[in-house]
Amino acid sequence: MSPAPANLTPRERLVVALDLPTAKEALAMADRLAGRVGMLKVGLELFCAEGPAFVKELQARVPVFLDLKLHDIPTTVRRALEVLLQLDPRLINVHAQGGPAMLEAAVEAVRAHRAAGGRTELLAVTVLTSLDREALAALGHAGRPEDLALAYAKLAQQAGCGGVVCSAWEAGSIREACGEAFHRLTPGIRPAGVATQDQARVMTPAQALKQGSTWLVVGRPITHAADPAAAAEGIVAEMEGR
Ligand SMILES: O=c1ccn([C@@H]2O[C@H](COP(=O)(O)O)[C@@H](O)[C@H]2O)c(=O)[nH]1
Repeated sequence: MSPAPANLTPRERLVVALDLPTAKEALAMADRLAGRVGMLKVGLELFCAEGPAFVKELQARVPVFLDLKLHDIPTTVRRALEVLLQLDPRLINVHAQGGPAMLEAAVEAVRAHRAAGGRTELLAVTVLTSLDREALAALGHAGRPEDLALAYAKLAQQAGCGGVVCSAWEAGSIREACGEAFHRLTPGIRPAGVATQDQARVMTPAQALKQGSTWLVVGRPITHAADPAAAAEGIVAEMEGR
């Protein structure tokens, strides 16, 4: 049984995005990171390439966040979740943009899974960390990404989700509005001086922790590093204030 998120150590809060093309490369990376990180994230690239069997194999080594960001009509999302929940990942997610009925359908599926002994928690994606104010304006959303993220977080909480995916810039206001127990999982983490790439709303590991992130997602700064284990250790050290 993993500890309650409020009691996690900095290392347990580190989630590494395994955005790699094959199971072979992903398992090799998992071996290099063994014991150094709290969770591994399987996203679209790896899941499309390797499917459910790979998730099962990975989960035998470390807890998995299945980051598929489901977004469809309520029935489709509920039925897809019922299939994916057979893998019993530690975390799974849907898009808050799917709206209240879709979120409620997702919650229903996860509640049934947990009632049957499953451990999965459901997160809702608020505003992708790759979007800035200008990109949101192009999508027809006037205003600040943080206000939209907070609105989606409140919707997700009302529907019964366990937390949200947001940028660390919004973690503090979401914690204040939704409470400590409502998780904030934050991608868009970049150690100082590291390229932001396609991320727009970024924060350093130390700042993100201070802002109230429950879990920090880091991908390329670790997986593309010459020494991924050392890069992960550097991030943990920064979170620990060493
Ligand atoms: O808003 C979001 C939601 C998910 N992600 C995912 O997190 C990782 C970030 O990888 P980096 O290499 O550290 O940029 C990636 O798998 C995304 O799909 C996100 O970035 N933002």
